[in-house]
Amino acid sequence: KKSQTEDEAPLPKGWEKRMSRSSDEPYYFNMFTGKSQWDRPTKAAMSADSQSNEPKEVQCSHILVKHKGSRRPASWRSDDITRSKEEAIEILKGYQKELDEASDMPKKFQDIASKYSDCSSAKRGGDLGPFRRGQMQKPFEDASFSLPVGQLSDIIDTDSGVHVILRTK
Ligand SMILES: Cn1nc(-c2ccccc2)cc1C(=O)N[C@H](Cc1nc2ccccc2[nH]1)C(=O)O
Repeated sequence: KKSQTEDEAPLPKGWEKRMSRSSDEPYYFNMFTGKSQWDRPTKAAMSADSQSNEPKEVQCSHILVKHKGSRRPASWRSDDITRSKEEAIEILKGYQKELDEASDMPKKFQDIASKYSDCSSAKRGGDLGPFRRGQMQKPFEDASFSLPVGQLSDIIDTDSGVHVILRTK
């Protein structure tokens, strides 16, 4: 039986070949994501420029406008939120306009979040603190991890309502 290691082509960058103890079969460990797979990888675990890979954690603030279809249609502002999703989106669009016109956008964001966000993070100007993947609802997480620092998201839709996100770290 040919010894695998000598004659095989080298693995793509960021992968390690390991032996499964249970099935005595080789598997491949992605040293960047920590995930394993049976199939031999064909592309590098890191993207071309290792710096462009996303950070382990980000910090964001957000403005949440809940609506009657929200998972919990209540907040510190109102014990019964009855607005429609369309109305909620129109309200957020109004905030987006104010933010686009603001000379100090982060300050304006904090003002609006603290007065109007339906998330309890309103008391911290919308700041959610640092978080990693796997902690927030997926649409929110994906938007947060794709935002450059200092940038505002589009309107993001989650089970909680509709949000605008500001990446701060
Ligand atoms: C995720 N999270 N962090 C806080 C928070 C953070 C800092 C200080 C106080 C509250 C509140 C929440 C939270 O889930 N709030 C929910 C609303 C909500 N739903 C979210 C979904 C994704 C991200 C943030 C979200 N906030 C609520 O108040 O009904």
